[in-house]
Amino acid sequence: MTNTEPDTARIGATVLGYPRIGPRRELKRALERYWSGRIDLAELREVATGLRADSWRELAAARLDSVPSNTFSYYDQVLDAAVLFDAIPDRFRALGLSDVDTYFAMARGSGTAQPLEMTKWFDTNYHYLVPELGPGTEFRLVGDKPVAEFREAEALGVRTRPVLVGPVSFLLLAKPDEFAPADFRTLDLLDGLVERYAELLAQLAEAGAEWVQLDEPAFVGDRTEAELGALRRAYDQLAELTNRPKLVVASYFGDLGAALPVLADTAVEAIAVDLVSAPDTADRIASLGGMRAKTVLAGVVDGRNVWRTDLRAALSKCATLLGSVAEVSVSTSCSLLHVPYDLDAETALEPAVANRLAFAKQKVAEVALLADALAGGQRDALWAADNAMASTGGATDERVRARIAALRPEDAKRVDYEERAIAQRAQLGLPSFATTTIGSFPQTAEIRQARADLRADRIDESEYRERMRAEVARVIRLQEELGLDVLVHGEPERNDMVQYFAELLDGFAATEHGWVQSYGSRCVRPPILHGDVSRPAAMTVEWSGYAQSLTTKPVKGMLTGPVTILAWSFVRDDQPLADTARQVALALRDEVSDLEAAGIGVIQVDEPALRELLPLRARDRAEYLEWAVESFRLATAGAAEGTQIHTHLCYSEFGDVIEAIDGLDADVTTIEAARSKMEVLEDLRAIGFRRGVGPGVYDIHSPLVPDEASMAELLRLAADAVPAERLWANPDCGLKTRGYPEVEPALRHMVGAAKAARA
Ligand SMILES: CN1c2c(nc(N)[nH]c2=O)NC[C@@H]1CNc1ccc(C(=O)N[C@@H](CCC(=O)N[C@@H](CCC(=O)N[C@@H](CCC(=O)O)C(=O)O)C(=O)O)C(=O)O)cc1
Ligand SMILES: N[C@@H](CCS)C(=O)O
Ligand SMILES: [Zn+2]
Repeated sequence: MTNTEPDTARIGATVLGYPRIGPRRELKRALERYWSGRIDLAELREVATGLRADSWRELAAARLDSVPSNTFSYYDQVLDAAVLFDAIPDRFRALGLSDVDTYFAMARGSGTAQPLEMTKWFDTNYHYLVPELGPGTEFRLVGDKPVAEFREAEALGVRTRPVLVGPVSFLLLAKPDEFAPADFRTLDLLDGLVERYAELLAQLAEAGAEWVQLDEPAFVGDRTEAELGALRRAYDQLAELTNRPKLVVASYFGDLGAALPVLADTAVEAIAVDLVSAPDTADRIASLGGMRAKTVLAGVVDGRNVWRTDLRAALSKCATLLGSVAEVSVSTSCSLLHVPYDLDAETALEPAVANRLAFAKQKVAEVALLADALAGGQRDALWAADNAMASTGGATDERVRARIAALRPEDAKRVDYEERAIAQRAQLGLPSFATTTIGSFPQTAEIRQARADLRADRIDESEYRERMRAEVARVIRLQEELGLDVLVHGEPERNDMVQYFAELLDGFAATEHGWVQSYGSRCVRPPILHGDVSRPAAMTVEWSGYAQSLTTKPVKGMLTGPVTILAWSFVRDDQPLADTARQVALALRDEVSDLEAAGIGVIQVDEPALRELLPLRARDRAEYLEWAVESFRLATAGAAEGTQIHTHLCYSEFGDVIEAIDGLDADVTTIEAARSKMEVLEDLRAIGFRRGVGPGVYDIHSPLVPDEASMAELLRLAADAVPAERLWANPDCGLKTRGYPEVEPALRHMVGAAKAARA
């Protein structure tokens, strides 16, 4: 990682990682074809090899002096590390599958072998697979993926820097397996794992690798002394090896805190720091003697948002490091996995918005430009690029600003729950263990095809709406036949629960090709929130109103909450998130009011990402939770007391935010619980939660159809923690990723289980 020789420090240019799903989601399509038996392994491998080659060539051509490798994955980089070191639970070995199919079985499940748990990658919308480890886990270096990919790049003439999850973060991201004793800690396995990393480093050195990057993002969160000690021990041991490449320890998504001096005192050659989320780290580095002989990968280009970099500010940040370290390598704040490939592929963005954006390819160019300028080279090009930015801020809408300025505390407050509960009982008359679903029904091939046909002008808007109405009618009939108590319209018209709203709100832009991997082959196209947000017209009333016209049972209106809309969008960074959240909340508040006017008496506002945005450090959490809760309440508190407000949470463990969930003041909270056997109820009981609760009894992430008895048992467990009249029976989450052959019997069993529980 070195090129020009300036006065004080050497200068380099790199990125911490690159997208891998393919500029046109080629890997997604190949994976899904392989899984369904439509292509064989050789064809899948060919797609993967092509994507890797394209990325390496592109990065080398962009004048990065260090190009990462092993950032490709067929599914997930944490799963890759588990398989590389043979941490394969017995239930997958017992399947007797080939290596690659064992890998996919761990990711997706096979037969009765449940897949590894999937959870959020820090505070992003990417999901990783959680390795399962126990005292009996014996790590062995059984794979050669990092070495093979290094050699593959060498053959193309690109010298790369293999990237792996570091040993300490790997263990901290893993969980004890089901057989582990209560006092087992995954970190107990550190020494054995470090020995295997040492073997791998020797192999990579042998293959010619000069640098290896080990990612330790777990250290941007609060860590105990023991965990910091483990970090010290691991890197002292690895640095001591004689036969190894130079080591970069990479951090991202926050500041290293107490881990920075620990790493500075080890003999690793380089540390990557995120100067976007933790700009003060540059000054801390200057004060640490241990950094003088090291390379710093200065993460000044935001790797997880889509705004162009303020190049002058980034250059000056890098310049502050020049006197204090041996080499400054200009870099991204994190892997570019979290942004789309290429802004140039977008043809429909307004120039005023497009001019402010940079996707992965453009960010690589920014890194190279900054490195040149830092080395005393082409500053003219840098200033020109900086001046070309059309504006630095989002468009303002004075009406939105005035409305926010006029808000009063009472706008976020409803009358007491007890009063509301009486009004709602009178209005809805629901039984205990009332049955409902979370909103979406299966997004069938026909639904997606209709949307694709509309985009391609094969059908017009009215034909599309007709097809969606027919689907709503079908879903209503099905729910009536199943005997559910509170119905939904099924969300067929939504491409995605955030994108759908973004496309209807002012202040957002949608991309055509801006896909980002969410997990495995699943992608999302996060909208771009670029200006003040407002609602030009009602967004959901037509669909919910139509559904309600077909039945005498209550139909639940369905909205996505402000925090989740922010979490799953690329959000303007020129004002505090709290201010943007308030704007989104007001748009939703108007939608709630329009739904009520259309006769909808139950309205769900989903906040599955409430936990995801929780800051990684405890010191920042109270402030976040305050605005997160306030924005939800602002969205919902305009509702009449007889209107039952539901919220839904999933994709996380909610223990850390249980009081905030209480603070949302929703009348009913449906929450993921089936896989954790209702653990969340204990948390709710501990804080004296007194409103309605629907702990999920049907794990929709599994293709298995739960039987009536198992769901009745979960409801019985729930009734130990919450009085039956406040309990609901519902699935863990929406049904959009499932098929009708599973959903119909599962819901039938769920309704049966609720009836049994009532009896
Ligand atoms: C609840 N989850 C969500 C998260 N983030 C979101 N923004 N949205 C979420 O729902 N984060 C946490 C979890 C993550 N879970 C998932 C689950 C499933 C998916 C998923 O299935 N993604 C789809 C894309 C969905 C979509 O946008 N569909 C559009 C476009 C469909 C499409 O690809 N069309 C083709 C042409 C038609 C065809 O051949 O099917 C095309 O454009 O080329 C739509 O329905 O209109 C996926 O395919 O990966 C994501 C996250
Ligand atoms: N209403 C949404 C929530 C998913 S978290 C759905 O049912 O898909
Ligand atoms: Zn959900």
